[in-house]
Amino acid sequence: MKTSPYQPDQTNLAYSVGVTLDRFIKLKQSDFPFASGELSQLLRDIALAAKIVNRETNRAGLSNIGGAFGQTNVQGEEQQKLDVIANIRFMRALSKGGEVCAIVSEEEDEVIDLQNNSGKYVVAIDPLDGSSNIDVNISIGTIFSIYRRKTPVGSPVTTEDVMQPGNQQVAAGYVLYGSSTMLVYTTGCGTNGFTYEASLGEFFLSHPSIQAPKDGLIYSINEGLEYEWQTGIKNYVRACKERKFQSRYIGSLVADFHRNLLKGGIYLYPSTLKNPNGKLRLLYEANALAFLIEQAGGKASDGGGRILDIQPESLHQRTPLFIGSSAMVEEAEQFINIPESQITGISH
Ligand SMILES: O=P(O)(O)OC[C@H]1O[C@](O)(COP(=O)(O)O)[C@@H](O)[C@@H]1O
Ligand SMILES: [Mg+2]
Ligand SMILES: [Mg+2]
Repeated sequence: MKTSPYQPDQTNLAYSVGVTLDRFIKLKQSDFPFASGELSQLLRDIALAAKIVNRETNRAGLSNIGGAFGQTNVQGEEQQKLDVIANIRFMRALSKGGEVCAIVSEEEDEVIDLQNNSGKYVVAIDPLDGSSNIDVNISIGTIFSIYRRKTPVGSPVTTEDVMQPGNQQVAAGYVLYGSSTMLVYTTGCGTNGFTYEASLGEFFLSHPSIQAPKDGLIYSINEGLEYEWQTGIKNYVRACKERKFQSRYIGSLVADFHRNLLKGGIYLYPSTLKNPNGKLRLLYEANALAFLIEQAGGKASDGGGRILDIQPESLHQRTPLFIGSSAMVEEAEQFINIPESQITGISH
């Protein structure tokens, strides 16, 4: 009897390209014997909010949702209207679902305590990443990290629940609103990518078990800040140029990360005079991408050590970030850690 060519791979149904996100979440839940379905539902809530934000980003140019909102956030950055809209959409989805007890958002000064003591999870979120690219139709994103609370369910949320190192994440991901819209996430069993089919309103598995190439030829850094870099960074970028690596920088972390995840490469945002601790935020940018890249075989460092082992001290703390193909991050770390006294060559 001839087997149907359309029969998905029974041995690994979850990984058959074309599986819907919903079905994938259901199938993967069986990987966690004690799973109660709350994390699965939380991932679905995030996917739903992503669909709504996707619709808003797609028509940003048509409606009056482009441009500045007229307020600054706790980082002192001017909020874009879409930053605020995305924040509201994700806040609603996360609070309605009932699984979340507290939220940390780039657009909120303080922790949002949902007074939902039955909520098991804490979410840290960058509702709209790449804000400087919103009005010019360049890819932007959303980044999220999920932790299980440390204090017992039913008790008030404490700092201990919110200030957890990245190695405590139970899930993390991003949405990329680009030429196509994708959701890429991990629950600690590999990194998988789903592409949104708007006409069907569904995310479909398109990139199962993503593996970041061990090495690459792409480096992503804002070279306009070169004069603010330490010598080790200058020397690393110089070495990339000498080897004719390609310089690619979109200015949206999610988009730069996604390209390098698939093609091989390194994204660098070092400390600068303006941002001595780097620009990117540990809790809702660096930790999520570090979990994803490690689950795909890559690396994420602050120049001195593993991003995921950093103990957070403040909600919006920043960190230098070197992330991507493992061999490239290791090499960048070597350049960064050569004591200035031993460095000869480049000086400006
Ligand atoms: O303009 P710069 O200094 O190169 O910074 C660009 C970086 O800042 C960010 O826009 C910061 O994120 P937000 O847009 O969420 O604030 C990253 O997406 C991007 O990689
Ligand atoms: Mg961001
Ligand atoms: Mg943002």
